[in-house]
Amino acid sequence: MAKVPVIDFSKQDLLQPGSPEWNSVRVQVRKALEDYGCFEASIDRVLELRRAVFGAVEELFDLPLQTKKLCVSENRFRGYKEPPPKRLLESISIDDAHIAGNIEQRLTNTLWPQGNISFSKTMVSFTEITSRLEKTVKRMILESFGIEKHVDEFMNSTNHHLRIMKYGSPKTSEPTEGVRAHCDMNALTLLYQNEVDGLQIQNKEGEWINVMPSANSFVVMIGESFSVWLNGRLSSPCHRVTMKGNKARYSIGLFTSPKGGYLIEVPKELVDDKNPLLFKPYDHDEFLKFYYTQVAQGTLSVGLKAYCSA
Ligand SMILES: O=C(O)CCC(=O)C(=O)O
Ligand SMILES: [Fe+2]
Repeated sequence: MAKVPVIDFSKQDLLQPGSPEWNSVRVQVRKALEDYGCFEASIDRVLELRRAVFGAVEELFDLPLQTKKLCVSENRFRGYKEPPPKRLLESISIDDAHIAGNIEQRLTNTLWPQGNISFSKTMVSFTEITSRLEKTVKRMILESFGIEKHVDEFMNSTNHHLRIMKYGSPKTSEPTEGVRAHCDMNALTLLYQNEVDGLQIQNKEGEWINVMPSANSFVVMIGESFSVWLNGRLSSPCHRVTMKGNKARYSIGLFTSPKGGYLIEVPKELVDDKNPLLFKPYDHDEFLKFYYTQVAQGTLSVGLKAYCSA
């Protein structure tokens, strides 16, 4: 049975760019992304937070619906999303979760006007570990293509969208759709889940592989906008969530995407005679507007790669 590769980032604090340990992890990251577009990143330090994190997440979803609905955002894709009829997924999300104060201002203060210090502290610590992993992985990917000089620009033009998700238990042993098959359109996705599995990714042979991350592991997936920026060098994996049984699944995703107003342009180092330019420069927010207009009109046919195909 195929299994998504596991890469040990536990020595993350000691991993210094240029060290032999760093280079060895970098080789594993590149290989896993070439083979699967995704991997499991284990970080022991997250274990210290695990109980508190899922305690906080359960506490959040156990709030009355009216309270959760207070979490709104100017961006219609953020804030609280109720599960649509007959569907399992409800979620709550904010932008720029890595910026100090945003978790407290945008989540805690809305949901618990009287305050909830332990919720803020737990989620801030969790987001710190996650965004650190995100930076490490992105730097490794860029280095592996010899384009590390673009690291700062790439990191500075990134939004960190934190989404906390609950899949209600389907109360049946029949596989039930949690999220339908899709590729993430953002740059990089990092997921951390409770003990209820359900994520599946499709490998190059078209087989669905169950992703069953250990308690100390994040699932890291490359998104389509990163693949476009890399001139198609790595591909985003198709994935879905299928649920069965009597337990709720909780997962927390850090989705990094290019900020609006920033032009995604394939670095010229990745274009040569053997690798012609595949994608034109594009603005990710403009693409999303176009994409969701198609969704609203029921005419979805053009995804990111077709949209910016050169
Ligand atoms: O809950 C998960 O593990 C995956 C969710 C997902 O694929 C998404 O939100 O894009
Ligand atoms: Fe996804």
